[in-house]
Formats: sequence, C-alpha cells, structure tokens
Amino acid sequence: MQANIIISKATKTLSGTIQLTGSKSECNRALIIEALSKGKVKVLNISDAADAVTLAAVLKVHSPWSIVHSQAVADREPSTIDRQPPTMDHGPSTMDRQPPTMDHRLSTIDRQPPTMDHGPSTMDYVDIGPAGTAMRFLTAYLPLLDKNIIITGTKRMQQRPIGILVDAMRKLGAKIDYQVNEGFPPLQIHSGFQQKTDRISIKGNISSQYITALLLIAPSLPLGLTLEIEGELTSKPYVEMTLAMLQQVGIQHTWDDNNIHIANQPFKETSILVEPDWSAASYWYAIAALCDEAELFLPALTPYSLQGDSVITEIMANFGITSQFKDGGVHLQKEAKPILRKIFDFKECPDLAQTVIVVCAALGHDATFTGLETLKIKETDRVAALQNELAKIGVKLTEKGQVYKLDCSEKQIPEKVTIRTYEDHRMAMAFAPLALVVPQVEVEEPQVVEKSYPAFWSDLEKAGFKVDGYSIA
Ligand SMILES: O=C(O)C1=C[C@@H](OP(=O)(O)O)[C@@H](O)[C@H](O)C1
Ligand SMILES: C=C(OP(=O)(O)O)C(=O)O
Repeated sequence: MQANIIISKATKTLSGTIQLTGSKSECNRALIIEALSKGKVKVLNISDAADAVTLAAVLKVHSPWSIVHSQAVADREPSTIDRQPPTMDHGPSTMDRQPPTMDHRLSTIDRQPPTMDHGPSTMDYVDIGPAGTAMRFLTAYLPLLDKNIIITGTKRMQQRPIGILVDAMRKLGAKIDYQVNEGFPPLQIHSGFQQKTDRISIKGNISSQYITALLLIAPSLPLGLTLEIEGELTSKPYVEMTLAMLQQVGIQHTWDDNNIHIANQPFKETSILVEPDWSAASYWYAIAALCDEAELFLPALTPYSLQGDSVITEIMANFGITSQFKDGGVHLQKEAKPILRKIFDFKECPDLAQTVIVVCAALGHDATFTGLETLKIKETDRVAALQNELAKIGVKLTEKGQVYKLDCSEKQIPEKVTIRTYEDHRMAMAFAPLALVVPQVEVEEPQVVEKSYPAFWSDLEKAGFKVDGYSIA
C-alpha cells in the first residue's frame, strides 16, 4: 500500500501542456474488436490505464487466434502460464496478471478465493481486478472462445451486478455459472457456446456496458444479433461510441426505436486510433475552473470525439472555461464570469459527476444534480462517497428521490482536509483540485488513479502543484 499524499498549490494559476493517455473506454472496445477480428484490426495509442493494460494482457492469452496454440499446450501438459489451481489464492500470478505497478495492490488483500469446486483442471483463470468494462466485455467475449474460464475481480467487482448480461448470454447460448453469489462475479464460463437465438431483450437502465458487450460480439455471432433495449437507456453516448467504433472497422448496424441490429459480418483490415481520455481531461477543466488564471493545452483532443465526456467543454463553459480547438488539440482558458447554471444532468456522462460536483462545492455554488442513479454501482457507491467527503468542508449533498441538492451554506475551509478514495480513481482525481481552495489536501490510497490515469500525480507536479509523498511505484 502506498502512503497518503499531500497536495498543495501556492498560486491559483495554471499554464502549460498536458499530454493525456488514451481513453480507457475507446481502448477497451478497440482491444476486444482487435481480438475478434483476429488481428485484422490494429489498435494504435493503447491507453496506459491499468484497466486497459489488464484487458490487453488477458486478450494476449485468450484470443481466437491463440486458441490453437493454447489448446496444443493444454494437450501436452497442464500449463503453468495462465492456469491456476482453483483453490489457490489470487495473489501474484503470472501471465494473465497485470504488471506490479498496476492497481491490484489495493485489492489483493480483500479478494476472495473461489470457494466452489471449479471442475476439471482445464479451467483457466482470469482476474481483471477493478476493471468494470473489462469484466462486462469479457463476459460476452470469453464464451465465444470455447474454453473453460473463471473470471473474477476485486471484492468490489464481486458486488457489481452482472446478472442482466449473464442472462442475455445464457439466452444466446453461453454456459455460465455463478461461483459465489447469483448475479455477481466470479463467473465460471464453460466451453460449448452454440447460438440459440438472434434476438435478445435487455434492460437499458442499469449499465450500458452490458449492451456494449453484446454489440461488440454481435458481428462475430453466426446469426448476428438484434438487441431490444427495454426501458430507458442510461449512458447512451457509450453505446453510440461502440457503434461508431464498429462502423470504423466496417461493421454496419441499424438502430430503429429500441432495436439495434448487427448482422454477422467481417471486419475490414484497418486500425483504430485511440483518442486521449476526455474523462481525464475533465480534471484539468476542474482545476482551471478553480484557478484565477488558466491557459492549458491538451494535445490530440478533438471536438468530434466519440467520447460523451467531451461534453465537459459545454459544462465548464458555465464556469468560465473556454475551449478552443486548434494546433491539434484543445486550448483551455479561464475567463472571469459569473456562474449561471444551477442544474446539471449526468445520465449521459456519469463519470463527470464527481468532477463537477466537487467544483460546485469548492466554489460554494449551490446546484441541483440528476442522473446519478448508476453511481451507486460503480467503483464505490459514489453518491455516499461524495456525501462523506464533501461533509469535511461543510457541504451537504442531499438526495430527494432522484434529485440531488448541493447546499454550500455552511461551507468552511479548513487548513487541511483528508480525502478517502474508496478504491475509486475518480474520488482521488475529482477531489485533488480542491487544493486550489484548501491549503492542504491529503489523499488516501493515491495509487487508485492508475485505473484510468496513472500519470495523474506527476502531471499535477508538472502543472505546478506540490505533491508530497508521491513516488512512482
Ligand atoms: O462503456 C464504457 O466504457 C463505460 C460506460 C459507463 O458505465 P455505465 O454504462 O455502467 O454507466 C461509464 O461509467 C464507464 O466508466 C465506462
Ligand atoms: C465506472 C468506471 O469504470 P468501470 O465501470 O469500467 O470500472 C469509471 O471509470 O468511472
């Protein structure tokens, strides 16, 4: 475990250039597409995000074109590379683990070993740590490989629901069992997938990741797939991102009302260039919003991004931040201007909620927030985490039905505040900008940022923040 860090900033000014790593969301989609295309599609600018590094490592071993190879190895002798006896602890392992600098340090302590018998010794074992998209995408992808695989993750991952996707995969013809609790990882995926239907109906209001997972495998299914989305669709831009990326690699779709159809079809030979991460950019917008003067350049971000979180440019315009796309990136500039907007909806951009709510709190700007329903099942219960940590500066976030109100009337600025991060990268990164308002911000378990933005603390240093106690692992 890494020591806490203490962040401070002597002046409320920001300038320079920050090169952000690739989008975790784009990269994870691209990696699955690359695997299913059997290498016809290549991924460029692979993200440094630990979640993407983990997924890439898993796919290196478990991909359609590695089956022949791994099967040949399995025929000779049980492999020690990517196999583990089922009763073993999930501690440091070999091939299918991410490098030690990644985010597994937090979770190895409280990870539960599988308790049930895993059947024959040909069971492979995949541990994706805290990576939600990787867990969901692999749950759709792995059954197609005709292998027996257990997939698990951190203790928190074992509390993040996956029943809707497992039900859909079972209807499609996958053989999947729950190892511990119905509806949650770890999952035991069995070989022998045979497509039973080309039509699935799926709830849209819990996580769009289930829908993306199914859409990514759709062109590789012998019968193709029509997905009927039941009820409202949350995080819609992420589904649009999936379809746009599939289109880039030659996969056509139709989307009429609630039905998305993708026929079985080949991938074209091409490459996918992963754009920098707009969710990561949001922390720089937050920092700029809390500065008196700010001029920052973020290279390679575009106004026509596939990432819904690029809407941060519009949101932050309310806080006086202008975004100018030129020189192959975006220039942020702070203009003194009163904040007018009082209502923010995060249904289409849930990962921006913490960023914006902390900015409002830091500025003492009372506001109303909607679209926070899915925050409770992410890396932590983000609503509860926000409520606890904002209370440390006297700010209240109260829930009335699905509407949340921020009350800054009793806001107080202590000399120092210590922020818990709850194994959530976005708690650490959303609260770091508070150092422009509170003289010292101490952040617990700062290594959580590795999940999506490993260079976050060193980038803060580059931008003139003092980050005490930070060391590159
Ligand atoms: O598909 C994706 O890449 C993501 C979808 C969103 O999840 P939900 O669809 O569960 O809201 C988002 O919060 C997550 O960080 C990434
Ligand atoms: C919710 C997130 O990620 P995931 O669901 O992929 O773990 C996130 O990055 O904010």
